[in-house]
Amino acid sequence: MSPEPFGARLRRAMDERGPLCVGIDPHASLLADWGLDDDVAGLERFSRTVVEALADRVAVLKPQSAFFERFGSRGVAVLEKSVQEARAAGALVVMDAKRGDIGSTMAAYASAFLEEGAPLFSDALTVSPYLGYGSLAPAVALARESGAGLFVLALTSNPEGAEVQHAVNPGDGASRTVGATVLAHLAEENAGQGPMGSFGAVVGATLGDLSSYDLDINGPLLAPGIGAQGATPADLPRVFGKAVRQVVPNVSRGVLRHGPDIGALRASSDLFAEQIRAAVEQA
Ligand SMILES: O=C(O)c1cc(=O)[nH]c(=O)n1[C@@H]1O[C@H](COP(=O)(O)O)[C@@H](O)[C@H]1O
Repeated sequence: MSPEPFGARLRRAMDERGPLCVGIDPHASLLADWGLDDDVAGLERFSRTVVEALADRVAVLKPQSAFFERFGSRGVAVLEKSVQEARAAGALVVMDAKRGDIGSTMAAYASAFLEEGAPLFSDALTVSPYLGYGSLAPAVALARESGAGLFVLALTSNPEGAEVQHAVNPGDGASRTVGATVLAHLAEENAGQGPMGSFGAVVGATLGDLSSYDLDINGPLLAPGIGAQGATPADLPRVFGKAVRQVVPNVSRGVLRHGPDIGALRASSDLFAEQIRAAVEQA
């Protein structure tokens, strides 16, 4: 039997648990704030604590690979364990590694994260289309086969993204921006998929009114930027309009700063979840 596609699994998790995604971002400064050493033991304790606090209540956990890679192979081993424990506890795991390369090398990145049985196998992976959307084809193909998903950087939350993503695509007869072209590709990938396709876009919650973009890609919209980067749950309807029901809002430092107390992490995550629910319902 073929595996249930990521989009269907994510839609169910969003409906059951609410759409919040919490990042596992073990910044050196957060390790210090939590009273942990900036070493592999501190990393492991941090990541374990987040998984224990939240994997049974949020739809998605999103480990940021760089913070684990910083410690070399032992850090990556902690990342492997965190992914497995989070999935076992019921969360979907989006690996935030933002991979992107030419097609043949992209295939190897895809098999590292999206091939069932790989040590870092995750429910979905963040990828960069800025070597050309078509360079992601091997990842799209493998995700379809393994029931995994992708989140493709379209309109990122950082101000520097605009010089690339707002540029008008010269090869596109529709004179769309590069970001809009990425969204159009994703809509094609997801065409006909129900209840929701598996190929999501990353669209920052910090970006203000996006009504000039067609966000209706029949897939999830991962929206980082809430909390530390200044966006709030109340901004979501204004930014995403009628696509707000497809949004998976991400909060990392905004929740993590409440650790290491498990109750405080849960309370913060629950509060964001409630504010998000209220904002989406109002839309
Ligand atoms: O792909 C991402 O997750 C991502 C894309 C983007 O446009 N902006 C963005 O902040 N992120 C990630 O989302 C997380 C945001 O963290 P906080 O700012 O602490 O909530 C970090 O792990 C970023 O790498």
